[in-house]
Amino acid sequence: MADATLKLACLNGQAEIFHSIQGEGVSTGCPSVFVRASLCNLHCIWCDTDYTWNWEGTPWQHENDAYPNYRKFKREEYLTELPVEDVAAIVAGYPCQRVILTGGEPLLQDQAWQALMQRLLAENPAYYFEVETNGTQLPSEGFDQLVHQYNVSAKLANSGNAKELRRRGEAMRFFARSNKAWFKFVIASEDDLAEVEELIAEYALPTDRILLMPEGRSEEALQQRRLWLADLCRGRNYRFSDRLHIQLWGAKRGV
Ligand SMILES: Nc1nc2[nH]cc(C(=O)O)c2c(=O)[nH]1
Ligand code: SF4
Ligand SMILES: [Mg+2]
Repeated sequence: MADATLKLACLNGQAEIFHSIQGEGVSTGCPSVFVRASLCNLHCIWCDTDYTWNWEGTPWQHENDAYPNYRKFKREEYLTELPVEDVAAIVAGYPCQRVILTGGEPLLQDQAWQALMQRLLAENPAYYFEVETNGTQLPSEGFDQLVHQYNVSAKLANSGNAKELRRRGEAMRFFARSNKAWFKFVIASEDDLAEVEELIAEYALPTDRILLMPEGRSEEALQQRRLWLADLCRGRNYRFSDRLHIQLWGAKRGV
């Protein structure tokens, strides 16, 4: 695995690796280093990292198509391939051992992440790895042994993906059984709750590890949804997740 490389999101020639505060899910507030993979097997219409997959020449639709200046992305500008040793050196340069593997869909690069995690753990066994995944990809055994936490954001109909793409039984059954998995659903309207409950029933998801998070790429959009969603969480006994990084820094990359 010595020559493993990671395909990462790229802006102005720099791989998207940054030190911030976890803004979503059960570890919200924890200082964390984020490593953002390029490539995704889904194409959510409200995706806030569309520069990891919405390439020129692809047919995918995005809510941003409504903006006259929105353009699909040039893959060669927005994807960079970096040796795992280089990624490890950048991550190890931050004084922080919580590392979030995100994307895009990080599990499309299972083997290379294993090499990265092994390298970091060899330097410091205190590393703690969280994975932000869309829940469609089955992790390998080797990957699973190295990971501490899965933040599984299974996509609902509101994402605009065909059901056969976004709902993969084998992967969901794996995460449902894993005691490292938390389930974070992106909620756009109250109607989405029926689908969440269908998923909980179908896969026997642990109800004490479910979070509902408002959909929104701006503070204004989040503000419109967080009050009714918080009420709904209280009523049905689910955890609420905000998007703290948007509240703090807005719709910016690298924070
Ligand atoms: N601060 C911060 N928290 C996050 N939690 C999940 C993120 C993601 O994009 O996967 C994210 C992100 O991009 N920034
Ligand atoms: S699964 Fe995540 S990265 Fe992929 S399109 Fe949806 S929101 Fe974006
Ligand atoms: Mg994000």
